[in-house]
Amino acid sequence: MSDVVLKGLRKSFGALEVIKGVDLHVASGEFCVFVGPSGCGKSTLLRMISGLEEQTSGMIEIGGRDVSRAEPKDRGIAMVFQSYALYPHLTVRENIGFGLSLARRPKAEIAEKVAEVARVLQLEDYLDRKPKALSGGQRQRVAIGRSIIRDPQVFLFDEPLSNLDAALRAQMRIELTELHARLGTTMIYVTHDQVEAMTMADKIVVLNGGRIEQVGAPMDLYDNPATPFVAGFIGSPKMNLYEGETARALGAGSVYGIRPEHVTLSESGGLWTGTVRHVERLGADSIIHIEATGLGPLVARVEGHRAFAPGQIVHASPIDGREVRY
Ligand SMILES: Nc1ncnc2c1ncn2[C@@H]1O[C@H](COP(=O)(O)OP(=O)(O)OP(=O)(O)O)[C@@H](O)[C@H]1O
Repeated sequence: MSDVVLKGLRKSFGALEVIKGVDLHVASGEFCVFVGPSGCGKSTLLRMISGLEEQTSGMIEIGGRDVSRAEPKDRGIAMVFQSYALYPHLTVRENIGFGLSLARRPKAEIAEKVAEVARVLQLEDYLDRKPKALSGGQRQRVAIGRSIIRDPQVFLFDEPLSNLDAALRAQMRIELTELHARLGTTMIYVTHDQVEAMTMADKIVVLNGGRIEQVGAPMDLYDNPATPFVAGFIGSPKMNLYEGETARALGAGSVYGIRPEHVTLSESGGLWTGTVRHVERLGADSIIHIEATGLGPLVARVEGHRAFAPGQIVHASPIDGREVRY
């Protein structure tokens, strides 16, 4: 059992409170992603779980044990950062086994565990190479290997993919998800990238200004964002959001939202009329940027072969039941 439970967790740096009371239960074996804009406190929260940062108040339990004041090494966690920090003069085999060598484990045990980790991470062909002869993704896997070998109860990842290019990030997202499925270990993963959160998480925790905005499965957050902040943060391209008089005219108290994929465009007879300003062709679909009368900027996502051009007059309507109102 390796649940992670946070109770009333707070953190101040001097007079500045950056974590303002966080309560959270990450279930054993769950892949939990902390997501939010820069400065919302994701890394600070993760560092408190790891023990690298001490909380100002509140409690942290890992595997049913109160670790609030425990040393990082005594928490049963392993942390993987965005910089790989591999030892350049050691081979992959030596890098992966480094922690066990340091702990003076028997050579046969180290060899056996390194072989197992290399198999799980598909690094068997690279064991005798030095880090400089590896791709970015392979180096990141070695860094993960160094953590796995210690058999942690919980993995903590702090933006581990942010130094990789887009194609490699996409590949590593799949690899990490598969690794999680194979190991079944609790993982907590910090990112500012909502695509990473949506694609990898069992549970997403959206943070904003040191507080939790919403916790839920990816499609729960997508379908039922609890706040305008979550509505605007989850989903790409972003949800169209309108405030004030515009929102009230559309039956909302303060904020009305509709996702680009839930806006239909037609030649005539829509709720809104507008002029196409810009067309982004992505292939399978296109993102149409419209200036709509009485509404303002409106973004619609349509099938890629549909012909739209800047200057064209279009009629747009929200798909019934897919709107959000606050
Ligand atoms: N050691 C520190 N001393 C003072 N303020 C700090 C310290 N560490 C973090 N902060 C502040 O705490 C807030 C949260 O920082 P944190 O690094 O947790 O944010 P984040 O959500 O991880 O952001 P990013 O995505 O940019 O890494 C920020 O306003 C930051 O400036």
